[in-house]
Amino acid sequence: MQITILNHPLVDHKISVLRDKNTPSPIFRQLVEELVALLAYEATRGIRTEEREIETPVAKTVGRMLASPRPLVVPILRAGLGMLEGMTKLLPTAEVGFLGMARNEETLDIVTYAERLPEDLTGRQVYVLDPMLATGGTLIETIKFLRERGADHITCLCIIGAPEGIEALQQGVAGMENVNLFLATQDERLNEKAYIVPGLGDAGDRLYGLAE
Ligand SMILES: O=P(O)(O)OC[C@H]1O[C@H](OP(=O)(O)OP(=O)(O)O)[C@H](O)[C@@H]1O
Ligand SMILES: O=c1cc[nH]c(=O)[nH]1
Ligand SMILES: [Mg+2]
Repeated sequence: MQITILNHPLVDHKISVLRDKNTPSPIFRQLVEELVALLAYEATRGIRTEEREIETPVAKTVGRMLASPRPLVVPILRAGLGMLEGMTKLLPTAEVGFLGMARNEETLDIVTYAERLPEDLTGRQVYVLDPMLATGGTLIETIKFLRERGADHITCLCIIGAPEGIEALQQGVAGMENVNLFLATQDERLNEKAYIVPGLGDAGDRLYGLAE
C-alpha cells in the first residue's frame, strides 16, 4: 500500500480549527469540504484518462478526459458523508455508492448496516472517503468488500490517521496491488477507547451531532 501524507501549511491551519472543540458543526462541515478538495487533488493523480478529439474555436486537437468506466466514490456513513460534496465538486461525473459502517465502541467490531454499490466493480477505480482512520478496522472491511466485488484500484482519503491504524491497514491489505492511502495528517496514537489523540473527537458527532 502506498501512503501519502499531505504536508502543507493550509492543511495544518484547517486541521487545527477542526480539532478545536469549540468549532461549531457548520464551520466543521465547511472545513472538511475544503480539506477534501486538497486531498482529492493529490489522490486523483493516478485517475485514468483517455484521449478524446475535441475542437476548439481555433483548431482540432486531442485532449484527455476521464476514462470509462467512471470512477466510483464511496463515502463511509456517517462521517464520510461530510467529505462527499467536496469530492464530487472535483469529480462531478463520478458515480457515488454508499457503505454504512459503524464501530461498536465497546468491542470495536465493525457492523455494516447499509450498502448501495454496483454489484460488479470489475475494472473500476474506487475512491473511499472516511475522515478518521483509528484502529483501521473499518477501512480493512471496506477494502475487502470492494475487492470481492472486483474493484482493482482503491484509494482511501482520510483526514486523520493513527499510527496503529495505518500499521493494521498495511498488514490487512498486504499482497493487494493498487491500494493507496492519502492522509491530511498523522496523529500521535490511540487512547484506551481507540480514539485518535489529539484527534478531533467523534467525526460523525462533530459533523452531524445535535447542538448542545
Ligand atoms: O479505524 P476504526 O477504528 O474502524 O474507526 C474509524 C471509524 O470510526 C468512525 O466512524 P463511526 O464508527 O464512529 O461511525 P459514524 O461515522 O456513524 O460516527 C470513522 O468515521 C470511521 O469510519
Ligand atoms: O478518534 C476517533 C476514532 C474513531 N472515530 C472517530 O470519529 N474519531
Ligand atoms: Mg462515530
